[in-house]
Amino acid sequence: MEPFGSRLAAAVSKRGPLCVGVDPHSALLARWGLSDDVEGLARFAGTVVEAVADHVAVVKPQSAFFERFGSRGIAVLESTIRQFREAGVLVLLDVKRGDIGSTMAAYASAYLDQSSPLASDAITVSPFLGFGSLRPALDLAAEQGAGVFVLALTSNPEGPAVQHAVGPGGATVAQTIIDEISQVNRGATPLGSVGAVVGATIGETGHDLSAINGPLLAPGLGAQGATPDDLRRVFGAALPHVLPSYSREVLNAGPDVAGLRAAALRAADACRAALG
Ligand SMILES: O=c1ccn([C@@H]2O[C@H](COP(=O)(O)O)[C@@H](O)[C@H]2O)c(=O)[nH]1
Repeated sequence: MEPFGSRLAAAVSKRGPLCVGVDPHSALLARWGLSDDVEGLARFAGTVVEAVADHVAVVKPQSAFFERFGSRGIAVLESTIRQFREAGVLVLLDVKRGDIGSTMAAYASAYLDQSSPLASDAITVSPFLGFGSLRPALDLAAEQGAGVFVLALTSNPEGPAVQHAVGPGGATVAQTIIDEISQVNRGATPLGSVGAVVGATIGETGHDLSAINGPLLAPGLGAQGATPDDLRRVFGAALPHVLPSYSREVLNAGPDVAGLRAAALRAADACRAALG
C-alpha cells in the first residue's frame, strides 16, 4: 500500500480538507430518535456512512462511543470501518493509545496491521509515556502504509498544564513531540505519514509547526467553540498541512442523510476557504 501521507494528500486534493468525526454520543442517538443501545449505534453509524463516505477525505470514528457497548459495539466499529474503507474514504480511528513499547506493539497490531479486524488507515496515539515508546506503532505504520497522529497540543483546556511544561532542554513537552515528528517525516514527499493533533481552540501558543512535514489534525471546531477563522491564527505558515475535524457540529444535522451530507459539505467549503 502507498504511504498514508501520499494517500491523505491525494484524498484531500480530490475531496477537500475535511475530517468528519463519528461520535455516537448518547445525546445524539436520542436527538436522532435512536435507542441508546447497539441497534441505535449501528443505525447511527450506517447513516453517517451513507451520508459522507463518498464526499469527504477522512472520517474519524471515536472508539470510546463504540467501546461503551462492549463486544457488540466493537463489532459495529469493525463493520463501520470496513464500510467506510470500501467506499474509499480514509479512516482515522480515534483511540489515543499509548503504553510501554512491548504493549504498544500489540495496540499497533490491533489497529495498523492491515489484516486485523479493526485495521484502519491511521490512529491517534498518546506520547506521554515518551515519544520513543511509540516506536512499534511508527514502525508498523510505515511497513503497512498506515498513519499515526500523535497528541501534541490538544483542544481541551486541561492540556496546557502538561503540554506547555518546559523540559530539561528548555523546550516545551509539546515542542519536543512536534520536533520528534518532524524528524520522522523528514524527506517524505508529498507528506509524511506521522501527524500531530493540534486543537483549533488553542490560540497562538508560540509553538513552531513549520518543519513538521506531516498532517495536523485540528479538532475543536464547532461544538468546542473554534471556527475556521481561528485556523490561520493557530497554524500560521503550517496552514497547508491542516486537516480540520468536526464531529458534533456536523452530526447534529442528522438523521436526515441529505441534511447530514449538506452540513459536511458546508463545513468542507468553510475550511477550504479558511485554508486558502
Ligand atoms: O485534542 C483533541 C483530540 C481529540 N479530540 C476528539 O475529537 C472529537 C471532537 O468532537 P467535537 O464534537 O467536534 O467536539 C472527539 O472525538 C474528541 O475525543 C478532541 O476533541 N480534542
